[in-house]
Amino acid sequence: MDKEAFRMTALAADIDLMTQPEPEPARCLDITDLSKRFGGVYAVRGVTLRCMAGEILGLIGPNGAGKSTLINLITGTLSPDSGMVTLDGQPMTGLSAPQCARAGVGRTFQNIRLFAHLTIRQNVEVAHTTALRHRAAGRALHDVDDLLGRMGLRGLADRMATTLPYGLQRRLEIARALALAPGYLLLDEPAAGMNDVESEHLVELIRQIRNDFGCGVLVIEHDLRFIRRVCERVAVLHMGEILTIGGPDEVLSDPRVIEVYIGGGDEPAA
Ligand SMILES: Nc1ncnc2c1ncn2[C@@H]1O[C@H](COP(=O)(O)OP(=O)(O)OP(=O)(O)O)[C@@H](O)[C@H]1O
Repeated sequence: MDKEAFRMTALAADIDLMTQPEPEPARCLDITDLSKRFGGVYAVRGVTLRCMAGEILGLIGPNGAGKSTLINLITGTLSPDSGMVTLDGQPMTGLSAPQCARAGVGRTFQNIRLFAHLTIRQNVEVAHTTALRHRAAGRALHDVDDLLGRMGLRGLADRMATTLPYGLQRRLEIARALALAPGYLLLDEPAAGMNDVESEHLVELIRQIRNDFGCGVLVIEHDLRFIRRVCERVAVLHMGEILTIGGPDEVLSDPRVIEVYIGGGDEPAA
């Protein structure tokens, strides 16, 4: 890590915990019999999964298992061929990606998608302004400074977003997603590219987000040690279908799970 990146990471480690609105009542994300085919191949097939209110749920599976397709179906980036998604009983299926975000399904991206021509603060302000305009009655919003402080980014707020080291860009994406006061937050490979210290901070941060914002968190991640540390339950996707779901120790020592990882040539379970 270069000197500047180190300085920014050190600044970011000093996470600021400001007192802000009371957490919302936690909300439940239900995925029912969801399927999506590309040509003749099912990327996601008959997936039913209840992401319980306020839980930290991991979604794992070897390369090509269907994880990104599933998250894209949940967030309106892709339309399913069949099945449905609801947030607290409210249908999300058929909504566009911006509509899903405004309705309470927040996300970050596997390949970071920040507004490159905006500062760190402006990246969060864009989402915050949208949230103010479309806010559902009673949904409390955290202000921009609070969100930046929580992510350890307040001292860096006027820098251009893409000048941040990779790990902090991932945190900025989380701040932007939180600005929309999500009922459920989907994190797509949040620890990718992070060193051990950064990913340890991220474990704490995700727990803090769940506690303070009252949202459930669905974490897609290849780093199984990270999944074991942060998740309360883990679902395994294999060839587009749910192979198993349960506590992290139980799932990561399941011979079927080890087999699909070894069979796919990926790392075996941590
Ligand atoms: N736009 C697309 N067009 C055609 N096939 C696709 C498309 N997107 C995904 N697929 C296929 O769907 C399957 C699931 O892919 P997906 O990217 O969802 O898996 P993944 O679990 O996210 O993989 P990775 O861990 O490598 O990101 C794969 O066979 C993939 O090739």
